[in-house]
Amino acid sequence: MIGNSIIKLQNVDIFQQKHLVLSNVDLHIDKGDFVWLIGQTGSGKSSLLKVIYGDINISSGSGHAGGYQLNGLASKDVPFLRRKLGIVFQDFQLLTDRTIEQNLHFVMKATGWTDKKLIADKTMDVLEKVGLRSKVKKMPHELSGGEQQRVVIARALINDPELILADEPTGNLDPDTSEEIVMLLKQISQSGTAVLVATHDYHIIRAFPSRIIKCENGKVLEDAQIA
Ligand SMILES: Nc1ncnc2c1ncn2[C@@H]1O[C@H](COP(=O)(O)OP(=O)(O)OP(=O)(O)O)[C@@H](O)[C@H]1O
Repeated sequence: MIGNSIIKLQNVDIFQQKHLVLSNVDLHIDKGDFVWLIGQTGSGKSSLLKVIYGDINISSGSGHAGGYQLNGLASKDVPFLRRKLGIVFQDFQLLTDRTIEQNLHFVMKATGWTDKKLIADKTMDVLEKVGLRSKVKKMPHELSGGEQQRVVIARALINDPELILADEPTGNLDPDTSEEIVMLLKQISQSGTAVLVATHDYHIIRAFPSRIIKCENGKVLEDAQIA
């Protein structure tokens, strides 16, 4: 971390293959910020997230995320960058044939956790944070959609990330459950983890007003408004 800065992009051009998706991107996200990311389909939201989690390289301007320099980020460093980030994406769901506990242990083992007591304590700690301690032995299909999303958030909290990236975290949820999930993400940001949420759900943005950035016409606009 550089000061309180979790993400700092300056004058970055973002390409998908040879196609320039976003140009001259300036973005600054600090510890504890909660930021909405909006924009039409194809406007570049996923591309911006991919730069932040090291899936797209940048070759112009300068970028930092979670203490890692994004320019020339070596592929061997990408897993370490990702441990500083908690990722809550729709295509990164729970393993359906394992219990909640086993889902969390799977990620811990993959990210270098070995001590059984620490693993057990952290499992209960992250489940406590999302209000699901009692579900530790359940299978994903025994949980509601909102509860499953809470487990995904618990999993994202395992390595005490500096930043949570969430892509359409309420996409499959009813309005009340969506509000509960966003309330949880807001609480997480208030405890110091920055949270960046890409969404098309203007209802939820109205319910939880916060800073909005928008991908539009090849740019990232600050202080955007919703209609
Ligand atoms: N792998 C790829 N190769 C080439 N072009 C791509 C690739 N992925 C995305 N693009 C293009 O980059 C542009 C931005 O796509 P991106 O997925 O970032 O948009 P988005 O705002 O996240 O859209 P959505 O809301 O539908 O998820 C689009 O024109 C898209 O066609």
